[in-house]
Amino acid sequence: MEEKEMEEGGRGEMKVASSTLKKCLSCKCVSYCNKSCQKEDWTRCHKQDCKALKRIHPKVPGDLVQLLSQVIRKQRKSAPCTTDDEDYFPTTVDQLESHHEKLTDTRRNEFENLLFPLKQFIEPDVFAEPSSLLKIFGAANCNNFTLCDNDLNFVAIGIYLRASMANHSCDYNCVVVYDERKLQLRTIKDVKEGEECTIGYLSVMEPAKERQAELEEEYHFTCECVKCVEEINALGPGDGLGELELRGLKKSLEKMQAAENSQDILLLELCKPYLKPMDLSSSIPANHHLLMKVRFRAFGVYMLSQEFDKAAEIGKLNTEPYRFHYGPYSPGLGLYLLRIGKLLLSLKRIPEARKYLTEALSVLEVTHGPHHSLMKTESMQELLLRCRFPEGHPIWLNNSRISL
Ligand SMILES: C[S@@+](CC[C@H](N)C(=O)[O-])C[C@H]1O[C@@H](n2cnc3c(N)ncnc32)[C@H](O)[C@@H]1O
Repeated sequence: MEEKEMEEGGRGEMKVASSTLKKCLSCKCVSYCNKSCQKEDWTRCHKQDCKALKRIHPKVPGDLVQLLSQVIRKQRKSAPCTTDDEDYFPTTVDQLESHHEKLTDTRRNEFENLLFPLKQFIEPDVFAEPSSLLKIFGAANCNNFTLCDNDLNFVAIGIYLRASMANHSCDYNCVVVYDERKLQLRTIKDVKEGEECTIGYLSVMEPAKERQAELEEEYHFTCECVKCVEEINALGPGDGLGELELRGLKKSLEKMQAAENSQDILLLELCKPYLKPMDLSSSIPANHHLLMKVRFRAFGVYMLSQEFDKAAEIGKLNTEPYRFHYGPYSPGLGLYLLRIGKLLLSLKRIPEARKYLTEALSVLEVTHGPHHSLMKTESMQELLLRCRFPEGHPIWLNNSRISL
């Protein structure tokens, strides 16, 4: 597989949402992983955000208000572009697709509700007129990226001008991965010269009709990709869902969501009918996303109640629908295989652990690439070595001997 990548970093407008790390001593609102990260953010945007956060203290503006205010401030400062990329890549957010004239009533209400906090947060001379604000709001809605950490936990929302050019396909050939604040667009399939690079804007495990409805509502287009066409053609009379299976699943999910204590044994009782292998050829793909929600919940319950062997069994089952819907190379699959592999390793189920870790690493080498910080951590280097050599082979890492 030819591997190409596009990196974009340091230029995205971004609002870091939550962190347990060191707080800015002045506003006590924004946290940083280290001093250099804090210093960089100070010149990039926090110098002004900090003043505004102190001014409105104890209120803290939401993610979108902070993101929009950064965009608006930057918009005012941005100089005309002088590079050769000018014709191809947008250089400011107002050049992005915004669909602001087509916003749904819900989105328009959301915009109206943002105006007051936005006005409080932004300096009066910078506050844009409402018409251009609506355009920026529309652009932020259909061009934002959800930044995640190496475990796929939510970190922030951000706008990356170049990556915003990528269109959607449910049968995409590229994925987006983050290395701290840097965004990488990486190919996961062979892409021929001149072929369009596409990404997935949403979870492709959701049924085609639901995906299409969400894409219409949020991005204002009808998805006509092969995956949508094939799935919709495969649906029988009615909506194609197995009614009984679906009713049972939905009921269980509702009860599970209502249960406050996720360790509650009741949850496991509810999950039990769904913890057997899925026959992917005959079970109904349109129900897989519900099944997976139930099973992920069960995995979490077993982990919390320290029933690790049972958690590992469900984890192993869960990798199949991942592959079925996302194909052999997806960041989610790679990270999930890694998690299951590490769990098996801690249970000393060595041959299985090697199998899962080896597959995890081969997926992550494509989705994240060998230069990603995740692949360079000491624990990953150790796993790479362990998988590369036969069982029992002596291995040395940083002057200490390890073996599997
Ligand atoms: C993040 S932008 C992508 C770049 C955009 N095409 C442009 O040239 O600025 C998202 C917008 O692109 C369009 N788009 C993305 N994927 C599409 C697709 N598969 N079919 C039609 N339009 C699509 C929609 O208008 C959507 O709101």
